[in-house]
Amino acid sequence: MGSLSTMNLNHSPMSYSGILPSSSAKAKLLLPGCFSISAWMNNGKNLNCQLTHKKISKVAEIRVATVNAPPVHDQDDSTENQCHDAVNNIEDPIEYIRTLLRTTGDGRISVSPYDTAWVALIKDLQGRDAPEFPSSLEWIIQNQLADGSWGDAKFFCVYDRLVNTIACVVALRSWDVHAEKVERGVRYINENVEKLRDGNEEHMTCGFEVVFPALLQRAKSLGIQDLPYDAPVIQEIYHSREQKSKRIPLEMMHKVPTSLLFSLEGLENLEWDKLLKLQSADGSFLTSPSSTAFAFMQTRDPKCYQFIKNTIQTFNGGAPHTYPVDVFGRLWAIDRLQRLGISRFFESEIADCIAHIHRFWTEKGVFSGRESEFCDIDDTSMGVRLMRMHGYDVDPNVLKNFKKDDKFSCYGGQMIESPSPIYNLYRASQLRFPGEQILEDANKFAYDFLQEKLAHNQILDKWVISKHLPDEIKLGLEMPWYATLPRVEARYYIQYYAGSGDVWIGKTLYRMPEISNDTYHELAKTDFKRCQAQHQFEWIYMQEWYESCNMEEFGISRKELLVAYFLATASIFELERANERIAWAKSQIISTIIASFFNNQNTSPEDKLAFLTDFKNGNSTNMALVTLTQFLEGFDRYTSHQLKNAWSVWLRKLQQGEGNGGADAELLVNTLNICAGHIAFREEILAHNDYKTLSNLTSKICRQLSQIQNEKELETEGQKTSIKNKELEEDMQRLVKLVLEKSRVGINRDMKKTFLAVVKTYYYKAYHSAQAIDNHMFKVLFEPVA
Ligand SMILES: CC(C)=CCC/C(C)=C/CC/C(C)=C/CC/C(C)=C/COP(=O)(O)OP(=O)(O)O
Repeated sequence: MGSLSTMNLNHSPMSYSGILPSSSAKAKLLLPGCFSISAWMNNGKNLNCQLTHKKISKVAEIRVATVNAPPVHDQDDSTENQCHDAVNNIEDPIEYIRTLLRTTGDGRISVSPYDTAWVALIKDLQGRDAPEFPSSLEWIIQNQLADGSWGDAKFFCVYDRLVNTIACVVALRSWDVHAEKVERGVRYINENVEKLRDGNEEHMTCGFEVVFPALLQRAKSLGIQDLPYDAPVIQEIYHSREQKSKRIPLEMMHKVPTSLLFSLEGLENLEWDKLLKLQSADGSFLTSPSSTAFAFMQTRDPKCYQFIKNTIQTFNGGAPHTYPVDVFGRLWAIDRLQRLGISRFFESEIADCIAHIHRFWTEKGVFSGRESEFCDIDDTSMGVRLMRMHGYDVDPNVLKNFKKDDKFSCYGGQMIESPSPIYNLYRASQLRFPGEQILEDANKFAYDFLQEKLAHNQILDKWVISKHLPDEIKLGLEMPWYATLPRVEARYYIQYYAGSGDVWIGKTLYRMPEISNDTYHELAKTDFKRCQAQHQFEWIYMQEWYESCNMEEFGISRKELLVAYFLATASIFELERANERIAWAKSQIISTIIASFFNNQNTSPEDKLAFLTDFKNGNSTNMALVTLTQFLEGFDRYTSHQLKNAWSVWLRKLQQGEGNGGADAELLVNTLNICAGHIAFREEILAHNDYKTLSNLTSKICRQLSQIQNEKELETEGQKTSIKNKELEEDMQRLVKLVLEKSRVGINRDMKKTFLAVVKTYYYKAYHSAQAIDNHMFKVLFEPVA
């Protein structure tokens, strides 16, 4: 796909700047203070621009200078990943992100001073009194913060600072170097240890209660004076450590992979012959450099050594808290790019990332690093959802591994169940195919769990510090996947995504450039603004069309037009797809007008027959027919011919009393597939069995949804936000399965996706309150993106 930056405004008959004020200026102009529907419905009414459908298409071809700003790479933090420089000098954001994804390898992650310190403790293998990995010691020496601590420079978390600092102090003291750095580190610990009392328990770094006391013991045995060995707050940590050992007894941890493999350096009485059987294929203990460094000191195992050596070579002496992060990095990168509405620029990179996940998928699920026997619900749920979304055959029963009785858990023996993994489980549960009980159970559990967390304001997360995570979860619960339209999702997610502001929690705080990246955010904002400007421009055109066709006389309000245009745009938003978007909105309106003519008690059977005959013969006697004919004439001859056939089929159904609710959805799907060129010279596809199955199912679902919507509109409150209809639910599952499963010969994926896109708009209308829809319309079409 060409970069958006290939702009050629000079060749265009009109430019944004000539016709439209910037989207933000205009929104301000029309929406002083608060928004009002009538204000934006009249948006552009006084602008004297006679635009035609063709001109609109022309404008859509223009690649607007979306992305001129250089990407935002904030690389000067000492703990940032210092090894991946493939992307550092790339100016174009799309190119930057493509390269980032193509060169992900084992995943980008920041360095952990704590893990680096453990590596620095390893003694020279030849027996000299020196570190085996001097570059790790050097890394520590170079990366002390101004206040004497080690840790994340931009975000203060007491657990992170204390655990990093004690480890670095111990490492420096072990080699008797940089006494003044040791002294400043010790002072820092003393001055800050009491802050543990105010630390959020949820943000406690992994295994803190196990590894911090162990390091204090080491410090003591090295003769470091003046550490708060006996402070009451430290005694409390010893207490939590005991609790943990009760949850995962030593006997169990020696037998099966548990989360304690991540913190071996904090444990005593270990039986290494047993533990070595739980070592990962890459030589690590649960991808943890510190745990593996400790294991090496105890066992001299060559595979441990190789893992450590490879890791610090990659990070120039440093070690991250976990490595590799190839699964985690890829899955979350795809998720972010999709939700930000920019995944279309990276389709082939995303396909490669998904293929990578598929390659390492196991019947136990996956972990953040490949080939781990220990798996977690977070990575596994994200994998189930994204692989399914991309047509892979994935069995959701893998989630049974995380279920005990009625409860799901991120992994066995966990202390606190945190919202974000369960939210990912919830998201996966919504892509359910018929009969998948596990996803029904997951959906119920996750929904209740998250509601409960929100209700009690317990939304701090154990794995990530992300300002808008509660908003994200709240929105996710309010807006099920069936009722989520792509542009609505992107508009909210752009608001919630924090870019590099998200801080991840592991054994120490860490950063993930493939997931939390300001360039993603900048590209998403610029792209959204450009699309929005184009949409506003098209909205002006739609209103011109409304007036020139005297829509008001047909009983169509401007608001109805806006809703139709919004539903189209929220589903098909790309600049270059203006044709499909406008065809969607227009055909919705025209079919409503014609249906109301056919359903009018005053319309006789003869009138209906005459309408059909006139349509067939190209006589435009009826005004509605004139509008339809004009619409069809707006396309090239071949497309127009195909569209005419599709409309004939629908008109016949209408004449037979079957044209409402469901059949108009079928007409819409056919119209879109024809306009997108999916049917070009392959008209037999419309008669293909699979296409017919999808069409019939779509009609049935949309008929039911239209009924639900009508009932909702009749309610005085009109606030209903749930759809409880078992048959409809099952039909939706069947449709999702037919659409998402890999295509058989004949029907391509894009064509199938049109069915789902249309059905989702019917679901959306039936599900959301009028007020919510107004709100979304404003956000998608008119609210400036900050
Ligand atoms: C949510 C999980 C486990 C994976 C998703 C991807 C992430 C965020 C990974 C980063 C953290 C990581 C590699 C954790 C693995 C080891 C682990 C499960 C540690 C458990 O930490 P504890 O502090 O022992 O937690 P509990 O005491 O609550 O069990």
